[in-house]
Amino acid sequence: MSFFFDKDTITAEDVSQLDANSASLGIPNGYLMECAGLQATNKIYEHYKLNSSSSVVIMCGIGNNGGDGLCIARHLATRGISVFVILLGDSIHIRTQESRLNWELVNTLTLKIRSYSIKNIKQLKTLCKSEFFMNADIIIDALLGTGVTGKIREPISTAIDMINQSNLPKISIDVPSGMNPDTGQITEKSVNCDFCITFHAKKKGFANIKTWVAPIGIPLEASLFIGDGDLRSAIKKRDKDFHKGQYGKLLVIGGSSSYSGAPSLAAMSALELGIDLCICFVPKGIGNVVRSFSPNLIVQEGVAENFSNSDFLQAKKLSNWADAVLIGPGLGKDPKTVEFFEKYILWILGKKIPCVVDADGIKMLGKLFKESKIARLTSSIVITPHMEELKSIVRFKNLPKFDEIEKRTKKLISILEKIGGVILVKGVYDYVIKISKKRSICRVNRSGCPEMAVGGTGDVLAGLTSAFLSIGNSPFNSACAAVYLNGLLGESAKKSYGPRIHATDMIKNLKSFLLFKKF
Ligand SMILES: NC(=O)C1=CN([C@@H]2O[C@H](COP(=O)(O)OP(=O)(O)OC[C@H]3O[C@@H](n4cnc5c(N)ncnc54)[C@H](OP(=O)(O)O)[C@@H]3O)[C@@H](O)[C@H]2O)[C@H](O)CC1
Ligand SMILES: [K+]
Repeated sequence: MSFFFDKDTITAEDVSQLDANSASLGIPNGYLMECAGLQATNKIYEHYKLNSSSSVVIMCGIGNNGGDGLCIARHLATRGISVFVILLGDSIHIRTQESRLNWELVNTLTLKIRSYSIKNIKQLKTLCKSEFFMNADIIIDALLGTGVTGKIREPISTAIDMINQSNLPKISIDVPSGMNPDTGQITEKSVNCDFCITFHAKKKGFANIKTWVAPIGIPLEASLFIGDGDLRSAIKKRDKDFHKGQYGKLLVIGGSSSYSGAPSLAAMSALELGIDLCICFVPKGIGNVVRSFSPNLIVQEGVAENFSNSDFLQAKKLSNWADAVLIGPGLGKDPKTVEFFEKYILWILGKKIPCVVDADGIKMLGKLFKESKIARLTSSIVITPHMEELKSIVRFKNLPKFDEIEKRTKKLISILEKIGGVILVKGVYDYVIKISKKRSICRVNRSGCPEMAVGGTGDVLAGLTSAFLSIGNSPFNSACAAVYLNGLLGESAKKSYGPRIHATDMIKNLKSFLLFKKF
């Protein structure tokens, strides 16, 4: 079945996002492992016509791929099959709770299962010469799955050799151990399996492997609704050797003689998210106001009290410095500013610099579309309209209700196909849509609370979206992570301060909230 949010093939990153999103929905990872183990058992049992006189060897790693192998051991044993489990490493190093539980169970259910945790390669080689190993019917590879990184280390390396050297039929669980599931690359060695039972969806790098895809209970909601998994993967880790500027350089272009708060809120949100540098380019006269909010902001002023074409060169220079740009908060509607916006946006569309257009910028975009000065947005642009702002860009009448997800998505996609780009339509449920000629996609956000319908929360959202862009996330993933986090910050502000919340309360809570979530 194909939905507007699912993918034909998935990466290791997608797998961990889906796991975390399933956990956000209340489905423990152990349930998924149990489904994975049972599905794989059923397939192996039927395919090899096993019976109570069959015997199976399972080689398990200490990650969750190994956990799947241990779970398969239990389910095969339940059917009377003799199982020989070899854990590659010391059991005290088993990585997760669910794998540890399966290891304990395997060691309790001793009627049909014999288990060994190997301490060194010599011990492994001896086990591989044992009668049980030589006389087994099949061998299952549960050494490494989507968690593989770098060169193959011992004792896994020798275990892969042992599997490949045996004449038994070989089944790999989720990924042939040693293969990079995203690229299909084998840097050194990998299990030469007869077939691979892979979970949820085919992995992106699988080309010439005989594969059977097994559903393991990851619900559609984990792909549709934005969750912890999306946020966790968008908050990229800062590399140890990063220097200042490598974790996000953002330019915020906004403000006018009437508005100084909007660009400040956006820039403050971006800084609180942890990016390295943020320059606020604001019109003359409001620079000191913006500076006064935080000494961490870098502020540059334009030539007059509203932006005009005289600011174009400086805007261009700063944009070339930045990893991402946010334009729009508090820009106002001065005719000269509209001219400046037009010149700037046409330039940035051509340059493909990642850019978020919000607030007054969206209305100006609408004007450009109406006057046919812009035909289409590029996929490097995110716009963040609420329903009224959206109407300034495209004409439409009624939309299906916010929770009629399938109908509303189809309608929104049909409306937005004309303009392209990534569109974050704000509402009770937020819809993030990426328009593409091949296949448009949509994700839905349910975080947030009605108390967020106050001035400034949109500026926080725009600041977060552009901050995620500046640290290297795609426009679509940036919009998804930002809208989810923005909603959670609203909820958390409500918990801390009661129902009267301001955008500043959300920003105040940002760092401690992420710390609490262990992000
Ligand atoms: N949603 C799902 O599809 C589910 C899949 N499941 C299974 O879980 C694995 C992924 O589990 P994970 O624990 O993330 O990773 P792995 O088991 O693949 O590998 C992690 C361990 O492997 C060690 N490792 C990593 N690279 C190497 C290497 N090059 N050489 C040797 N050892 C390596 C790593 O060791 P560390 O010392 O670095 O810690 C880890 O111990 C997925 O593939 C599925 O099979 C879940 O069961 C359910 C949900
Ligand atoms: K494997």
